[in-house]
Amino acid sequence: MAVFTDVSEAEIASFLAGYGLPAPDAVTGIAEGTENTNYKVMAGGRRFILTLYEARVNVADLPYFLSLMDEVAGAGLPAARPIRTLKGERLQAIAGRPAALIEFLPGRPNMDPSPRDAETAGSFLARFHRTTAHSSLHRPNTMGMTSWREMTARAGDALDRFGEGVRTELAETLKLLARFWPVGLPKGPIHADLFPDNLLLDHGEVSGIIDFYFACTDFFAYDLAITMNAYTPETGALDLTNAEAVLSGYDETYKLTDAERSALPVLLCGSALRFFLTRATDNIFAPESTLYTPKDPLPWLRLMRHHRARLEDEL
Ligand SMILES: Nc1ncnc2c1ncn2[C@@H]1O[C@H](COP(=O)(O)OP(=O)(O)O)[C@@H](O)[C@H]1O
Ligand SMILES: N[C@@H](CCOP(=O)(O)O)C(=O)O
Repeated sequence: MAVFTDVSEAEIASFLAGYGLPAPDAVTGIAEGTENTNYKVMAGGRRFILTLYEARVNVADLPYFLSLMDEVAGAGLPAARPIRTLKGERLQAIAGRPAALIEFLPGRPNMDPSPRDAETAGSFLARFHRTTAHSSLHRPNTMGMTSWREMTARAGDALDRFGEGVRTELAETLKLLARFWPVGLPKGPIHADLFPDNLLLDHGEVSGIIDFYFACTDFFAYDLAITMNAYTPETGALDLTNAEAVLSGYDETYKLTDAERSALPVLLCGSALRFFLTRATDNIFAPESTLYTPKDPLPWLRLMRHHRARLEDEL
């Protein structure tokens, strides 16, 4: 569920007035998502997404995310644009939370993507990078290696609930990653969370890229590694067909350099560890009362093990 904060229609009406919009015709809470509260709002014959930023988003980062969405949309890619108020502001407050009104994009995510959809995602990610490579926006990756060490230390022995010796295995993997993590690869603003649920498709074509709230400056090839892993089915026998398809779609559109290609095994291993850790710590620390069900970390542990073995074979 992703309505963490309830908002009344009267509050929404007064919020919309700031945009010169009439009172809403309909407001629906959106179940999908894990970080923020989202409502679908119909007003004046148009559809919008009203996002209330919840505790895990750092308010100081919001101008970066909103500017990146604006820049990517301005370059002609289907990124959701933040709407400006009559005073030209993108960030407002509602029900005590920072909030933005976002353009509603058509299409639906495909949660069971075919290799063809994975190739489309890879090709789209390459176009995204070709656009953001020109951006001067900057935000450090707060979900990088330092945070992986911090999350591992904070979770401590509780990590072993995902398997005997997992805590030690992570510590060893972190050492390996630190030793072989690349330097000097092409970098710029990356999405950093391009999973199937964050790409809207309409008749097989990308109609929207959403959820920029992990975006940051990092290696483009790291973003590619995230999406290769994210398109790998989480259930059934390990099947890397979609990951290969993401890579081939990307490489056809934005030729990888030799250095980027040779760094992929370590980047794939790092990205698998990153999503294992965030899901594992969500499971460990989720308050009992929460209505939100944390995602399963185990598929990402399996991916991390696979990529680590491949990395070790290459050493
Ligand atoms: N601009 C948009 N246009 C259409 N639907 C959207 C848009 N933004 C979000 N959504 C819908 O809201 C859901 C949750 O949004 P998301 O940004 O992923 O939330 P969270 O930040 O909580 O993960 C998406 O799965 C999608 O259904
Ligand atoms: N994509 C991440 C979690 C972030 O969730 P999102 O709903 O904001 O994309 C994962 O699957 O672990």
